[in-house]
Amino acid sequence: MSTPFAPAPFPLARPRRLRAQPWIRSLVAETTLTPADLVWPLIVHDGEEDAQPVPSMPGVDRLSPRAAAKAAVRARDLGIPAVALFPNIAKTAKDAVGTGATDPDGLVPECIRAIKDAAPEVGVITDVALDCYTDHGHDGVLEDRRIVNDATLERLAEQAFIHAHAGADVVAPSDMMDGRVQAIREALEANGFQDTLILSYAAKYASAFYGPYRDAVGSARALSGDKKTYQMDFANSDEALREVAMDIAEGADLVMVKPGLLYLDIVRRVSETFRVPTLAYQVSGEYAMMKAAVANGWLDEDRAILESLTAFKRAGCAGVLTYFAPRAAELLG
Ligand SMILES: NCC(=O)CCC(=O)O
Ligand SMILES: [Mg+2]
Repeated sequence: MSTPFAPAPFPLARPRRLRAQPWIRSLVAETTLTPADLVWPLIVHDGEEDAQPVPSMPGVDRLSPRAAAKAAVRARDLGIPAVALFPNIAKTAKDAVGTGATDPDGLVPECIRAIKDAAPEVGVITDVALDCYTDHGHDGVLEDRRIVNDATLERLAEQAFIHAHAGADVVAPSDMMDGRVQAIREALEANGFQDTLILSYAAKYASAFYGPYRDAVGSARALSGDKKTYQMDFANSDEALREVAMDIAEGADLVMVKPGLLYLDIVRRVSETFRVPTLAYQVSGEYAMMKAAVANGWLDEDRAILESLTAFKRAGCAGVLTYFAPRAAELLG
């Protein structure tokens, strides 16, 4: 990516010539953003309403399975290749081990089936983690105030199998337990789901920017303590390469860096080092931050959306999970 020679001096070189008109800017653009680069995260719930607004994420609703199916049809019509499901589970259905995560008739399997009925050509990505189902809000099994790694793996493998069985195209472990990609890959192989993709949240950082999402899925108030014993320290970058290397070796097809904009240096290192499809997640806090500035008249929403998403592509992303997906696709369509 480095320039192999020094540019000619002024006035022979006048870089502004390449920026003078829209046609030339478009001809020489190094990065393109299309709806095909986007994944639309959908928050789903088993509440009464088809669409229940999330206060900290203006423009995002918790959707019923029926409404999620409609959203998938909209995704298809907009050229968005895939949706990613995140469940808001009723508080009364949560427990210490996240029993609901492995219910074959649970909310997520129901949504997968509804989406596959309505828009079978849209890829369905599911979140493999226990945090939406546990009464303590952690991604793993909690024993003596510790998140127990290996006992969690069995739960995650079963959860992934249930999603694949319901029709998920991609299972995406976001829990950051060690060894979970291998456990999930083995469970899929053993059960005839060798073609199910694994998108590993390989470099997921313990971040303040997940706040609004935890409101959206209802795990904010549940969460006791923080997730620093399993999600990564934001001071680290080499560690992300080790995490990604392990997950590829364990059978991940795609890897994710999360959050997004603050971590594009990690995206760049991961995509250049491994050359595997690398996605990033423009998370709820990034979305909320931009929406709040827009609401105050401080940012132009459409321009900010396209600039931020193009930055992910420029850094090396194959695709971006973003709550702005439908608006971005409309703008690009
Ligand atoms: N496992 C999914 C998330 O943690 C989503 C984060 C966000 O949008 O803030
Ligand atoms: Mg790992």
